[in-house]
Amino acid sequence: MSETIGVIGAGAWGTALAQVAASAGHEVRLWARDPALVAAINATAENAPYLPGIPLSPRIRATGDLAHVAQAPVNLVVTPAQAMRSVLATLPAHGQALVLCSKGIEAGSHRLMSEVAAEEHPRSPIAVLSGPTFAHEVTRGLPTAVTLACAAPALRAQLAEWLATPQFRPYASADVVGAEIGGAVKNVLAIGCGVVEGAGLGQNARAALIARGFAEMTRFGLARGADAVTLAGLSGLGDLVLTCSSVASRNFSLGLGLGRGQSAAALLADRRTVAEGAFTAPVLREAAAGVGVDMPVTDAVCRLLGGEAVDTVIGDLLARPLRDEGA
Ligand SMILES: NC(=O)C1=CN([C@@H]2O[C@H](COP(=O)(O)OP(=O)(O)OC[C@H]3O[C@@H](n4cnc5c(N)ncnc54)[C@H](O)[C@@H]3O)[C@@H](O)[C@H]2O)C=CC1
Ligand SMILES: O=C(CO)COP(=O)(O)O
Repeated sequence: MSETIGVIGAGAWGTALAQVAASAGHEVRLWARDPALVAAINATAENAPYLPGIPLSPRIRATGDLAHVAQAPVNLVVTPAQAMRSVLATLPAHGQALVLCSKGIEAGSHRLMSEVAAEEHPRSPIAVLSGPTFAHEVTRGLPTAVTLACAAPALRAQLAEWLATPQFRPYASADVVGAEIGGAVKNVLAIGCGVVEGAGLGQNARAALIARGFAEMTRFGLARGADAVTLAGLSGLGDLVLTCSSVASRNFSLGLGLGRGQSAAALLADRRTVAEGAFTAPVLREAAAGVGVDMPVTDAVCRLLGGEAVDTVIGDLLARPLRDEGA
């Protein structure tokens, strides 16, 4: 059945999801905060700054008017995580379903995106869409599977059906918190894997970092109420493996630069698109300390982002007291 779907945030991922929704037969209202980008998308059917060379569906109309997008029964929210609250605060509320697609944890409050959304839109049902999904592959129609998490069984089935296409396969889940934590934590770990690559530390080290990183993702997730099955699924382990394996990842490529000796400030100043892990890392370190969870890889990534030398940080990681693998 054809619906109107609102997409809030016209970066790479918001635009890719708009294309998925259009391919599934829906009319899409795509909100961008930059009026020049709105005009360019509508004039050229392309989002050249974020997804160059991808012809967008005629079912997608860009708009700068959040009220227009809010009228849709479903709004996909795809801003950078740290902008989520301010954008939701200005989004007119009428109980529309909010599908959160950003990966991060709010600085200061340590709130997950679903907690931010519940505070700003208490009448809206909340869902989370997350998983191993490079935007440029999704827009090329390559096969992709995601976790679509929502506490309400009827709504999660409905959303999965609305967003499914022959190439885009949502798996429904009741575990909103688990789906969010996987996506937020894997971005931090991907920076670490990029450092390993950039510093030439080898494939053994990368595999060890993925496995030990997954162990700390699981510890933190369980402490925040996630289900271990979700963490081992598409939005956790699946996305961790993708993001830790490819220079197409902005987080991995940030780490690559750090591993080669460049500074975080220079690397971040140089890019237009968001590397969420750089923002999430210090927030995650604080949040983990708050629930008494040990996250040595996250701590190492924070130190590297803060400018400490790779040799020192990796040396300290390896010199920690030996421990049981399951501890
Ligand atoms: N690019 C990808 O392949 C994927 C990205 N994500 C997540 O989706 C979220 C968005 O990422 P992308 O679209 O890739 O980022 P992007 O860097 O391509 O675009 C970000 C967009 O947000 C806008 N923006 C920045 N600050 C804003 C603010 N304060 N208020 C409103 N809009 C603002 C920018 O103008 C831009 O249009 C992130 O949390 C990311 O982790 C999730 C899955 C895949
Ligand atoms: O979340 C993503 C893939 O699932 C995109 O990863 P990057 O933000 O590291 O590019």
